[in-house]
Amino acid sequence: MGQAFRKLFDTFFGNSEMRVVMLGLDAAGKTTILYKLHIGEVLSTVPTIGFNVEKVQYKNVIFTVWDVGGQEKLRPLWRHYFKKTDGLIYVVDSLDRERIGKAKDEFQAIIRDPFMLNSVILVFANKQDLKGAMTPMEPEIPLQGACPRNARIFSRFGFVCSVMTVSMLKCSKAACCGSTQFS
Ligand SMILES: Nc1nc2c(ncn2[C@@H]2O[C@H](COP(=O)(O)OP(=O)(O)OP(=O)(O)O)[C@@H](O)[C@H]2O)c(=O)[nH]1
Ligand SMILES: [Mg+2]
Repeated sequence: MGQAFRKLFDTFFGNSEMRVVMLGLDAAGKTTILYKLHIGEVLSTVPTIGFNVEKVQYKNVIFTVWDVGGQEKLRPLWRHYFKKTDGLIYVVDSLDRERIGKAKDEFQAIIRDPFMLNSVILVFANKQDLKGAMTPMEPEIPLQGACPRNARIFSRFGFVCSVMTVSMLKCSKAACCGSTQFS
C-alpha cells in the first residue's frame, strides 16, 4: 500500500495545482465527501442543484474540486466541467444495486469524452459503512475494462479511502472504497 501511494505521489510530484471534477449519480455522497475533504467534517447535505467548488490541499498540491449535482436532469451539464480537468472522482453508492448499471453507463459516457481522455480517475465505492454495501470486488460494480487506456491512477485522496484495490479495474486503475465515517 505504501509503495502504491509513493508511486502515485511521484506521478503528481511537481504539479502544484490540479482541477478535479467529482461526479456520480444523485445521493452517491459527492457533497458529503467534498466537505469531509475540505473541513474534515461530515455535514448534512441537500441535493446539489448546480455545483459546489472548494480548494483542498494535500501535501504540496492544491486541488480545486468541483462537485456537480448528479440528478438525472443535471447530468447533461456534466460535460461543461470536463475541459481542463486533470482528475475525475467518480462516486458510487455501494448500496444502490438497482442503479449500479446506470452508474456504469454514466461513467462510460464521461470517460469517452475527448476532454477526459487524459484525466486520472478514482472510482470511489462509497457508503461502505452500510450493511449490504457492494465491495469493489463484486461483479455488481461492473467497471472492468471501462477505462480509457491512458488514464492514470488517481488516489491523491488516500485519506478518504479505507481500502484500495487495483483488481477491480483490469486496466490498472485504482478503485477505492470507504465511507465518510458515519458509524
Ligand atoms: N451511511 C452513509 N451515508 C452517506 C455516506 N456518504 C454520504 N451519505 C449520505 O448520502 C446522502 C446523499 O449525500 P450527498 O453528499 O448529498 O450526495 P450527492 O452525491 O452530493 O447528491 P447530489 O447532490 O444529488 O448529486 C446524504 O444523506 C448523506 O448523509 C457514507 O459514506 N455513508
Ligand atoms: Mg451534492
